[in-house]
Amino acid sequence: MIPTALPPMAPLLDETPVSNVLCDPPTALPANSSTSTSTPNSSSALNIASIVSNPDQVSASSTGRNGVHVSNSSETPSGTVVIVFQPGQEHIVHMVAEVLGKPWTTETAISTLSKTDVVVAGVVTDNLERSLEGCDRASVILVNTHSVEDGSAPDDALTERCDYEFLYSRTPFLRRDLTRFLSLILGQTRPHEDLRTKTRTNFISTTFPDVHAALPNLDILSVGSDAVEIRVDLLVEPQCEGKVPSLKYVGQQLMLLRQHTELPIIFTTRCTKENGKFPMDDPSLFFKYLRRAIQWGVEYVDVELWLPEDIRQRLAEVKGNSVIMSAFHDFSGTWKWTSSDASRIFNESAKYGDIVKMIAMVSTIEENYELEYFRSTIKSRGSGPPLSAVNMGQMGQLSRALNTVFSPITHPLLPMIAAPGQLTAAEINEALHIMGQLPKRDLYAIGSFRSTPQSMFMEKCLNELGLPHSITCIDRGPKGSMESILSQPQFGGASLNPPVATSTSHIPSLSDAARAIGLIDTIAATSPPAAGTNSTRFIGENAAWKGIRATLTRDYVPSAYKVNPMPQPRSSHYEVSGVGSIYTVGFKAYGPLAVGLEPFTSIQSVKLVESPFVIVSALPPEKSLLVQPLLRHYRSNGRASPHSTRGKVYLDLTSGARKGDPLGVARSAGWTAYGAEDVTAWTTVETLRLLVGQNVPFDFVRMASGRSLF
Ligand SMILES: O=C1C[C@@](O)(C(=O)O)C[C@@H](O)[C@@H]1O
Repeated sequence: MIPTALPPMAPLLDETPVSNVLCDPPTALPANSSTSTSTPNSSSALNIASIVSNPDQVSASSTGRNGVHVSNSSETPSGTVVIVFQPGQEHIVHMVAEVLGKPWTTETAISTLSKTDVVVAGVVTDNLERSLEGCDRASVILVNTHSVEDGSAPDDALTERCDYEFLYSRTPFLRRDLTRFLSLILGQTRPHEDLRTKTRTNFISTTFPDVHAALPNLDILSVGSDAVEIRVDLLVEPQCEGKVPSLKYVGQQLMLLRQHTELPIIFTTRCTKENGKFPMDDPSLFFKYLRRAIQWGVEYVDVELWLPEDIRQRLAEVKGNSVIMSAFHDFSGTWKWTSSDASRIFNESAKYGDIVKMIAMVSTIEENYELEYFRSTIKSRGSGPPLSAVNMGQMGQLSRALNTVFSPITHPLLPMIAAPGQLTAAEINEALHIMGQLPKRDLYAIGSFRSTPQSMFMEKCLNELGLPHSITCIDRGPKGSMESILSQPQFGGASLNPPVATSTSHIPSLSDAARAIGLIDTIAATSPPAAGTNSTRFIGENAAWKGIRATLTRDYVPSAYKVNPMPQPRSSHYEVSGVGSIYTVGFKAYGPLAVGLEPFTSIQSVKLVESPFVIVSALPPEKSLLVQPLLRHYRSNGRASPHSTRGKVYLDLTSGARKGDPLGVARSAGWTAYGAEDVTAWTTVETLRLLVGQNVPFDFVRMASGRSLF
């Protein structure tokens, strides 16, 4: 995953000026040389531009491995993103522009902006009407921003005029939350696309009256969850007990939750008849809250089926990139999966729902079999939205284990269960194992001694999740030894550290990402073994690219990494955020995926670069400080806002004890800096997902790994 063969560079003191640091090392090559100075393995894993874009869509063309086709789903947003800001809050416009890697302006009437230049335009709240005069509304995305720090709420009427609303407070999480919000509303990340490919998905139904109470345990609570549900109807606003929490309170609670979890959020306003607290006398109340959730950029909104059709239809029309979960609950205990009503309800739900949730209270075990039959009939249709269906009550617990689509789960640390019969992720896995649906598998961490702490951590996760699998850590032996492990009857998958080249592996099947990158770091099962046989099929995967992508897209949206130069600014009101190329230190990429990656090898190569968007260093630990002068060199260009550098993102892939403090230097010089620890933690998240199909949140991995890697 991390380059190991690096061009030698003269050891220099930290304070050495950049002109001395990058004197051509003895074996360094001209920047445009096509000859590689690093191993094939190391370099090809690091096409940051395509990694951020989405290497899932990087596939080998029919012409062979060199004809790699990279399709980019992270389209640069078209149109103008108009940020409506409160007087004195202009910094939020700068931040949006930074996150998007776009130029920005504040003084132009929107209608005069060119239709082709993509910019961020800041408009102060009072000027919105005037700024919009004569403007083609379809070509702008209006975002009302509001700082909640002083306890104020945004002007409702203003938000109604806008497409979205972003609430914020100046915390260390602001930038990250903004990135997540923008990535979703602009369709640059589509969490649901990712989740729908998983064989099983769970969501944790939180039941806190106040999200603050959830924060200390949120990481551990969400182990095994793919999404977090906020039960808005269960929130209790101080001094307003017994009343529907205000939009102001709900907005702040949601902001808080989103700042503390990377998981997608499900926004639920459960009505009184369906075990919730939202009153049913005025359906427009639901519209108001659910519409606002869409404006807040929530990933999933739960829309109850009893709501009048025009409300459900209108929500579907304005859903943007949010996903609608249609919800039907029956608590009567007399409703039947075998009745014609079941199909009718599914069909009605499918009209506007991207996912159909159907839940009934039962009192006999047979009703679970009836549900399974209904599930199979829906599946056999082959098209339409996926069905998430469970039975409530103790007798319904079997169905909670058998449901595979967004199973609601609970956790002992929650104040109460959200519905009768809810199970934890571990209980569901244990039940599946007992029923023979989740056979024990022998997993391996194959490679160097470095994999040991990671495999110990994985073992803890297996225990926490109630999974029956074992994990064994073994050194990579002589040639052929891996094949003998793969042929073990109970072999259930492996993580490989360091990874192996696809050309030398004996794994017949490869994922697109592994093929394009040329490395396998995970061997994952694609199908469970048939009873009594070892017919599991395996696929060579690459988890590291997702680790790199997740790291890099925490503070910048994917399209910010596009290597294409930005359009030139048209007036002096613009500041260019300077999206530029990606530069490497300590290694040189080569091969079909190296497009857009340039190495810094000499002082000449530094002189040619005005604003590197990303610098990736993979210097060996004892030389890690050599990058520091370079990071200082690209500090501020004098024109940018105080926190801006001429370079934006610094990724330090040096593993082990670094000499100097390149990350500290980078941060104090204004870079957004990430270390190998971040990439490793995200890669572990992805590895667990590939090996055991379960989600362990990043923050949990980082927390468990402490300061060291694990
Ligand atoms: O719809 C559901 C499912 C649920 O009712 C359950 O039965 O687990 C729990 C609710 O919080 C959630 O919104």
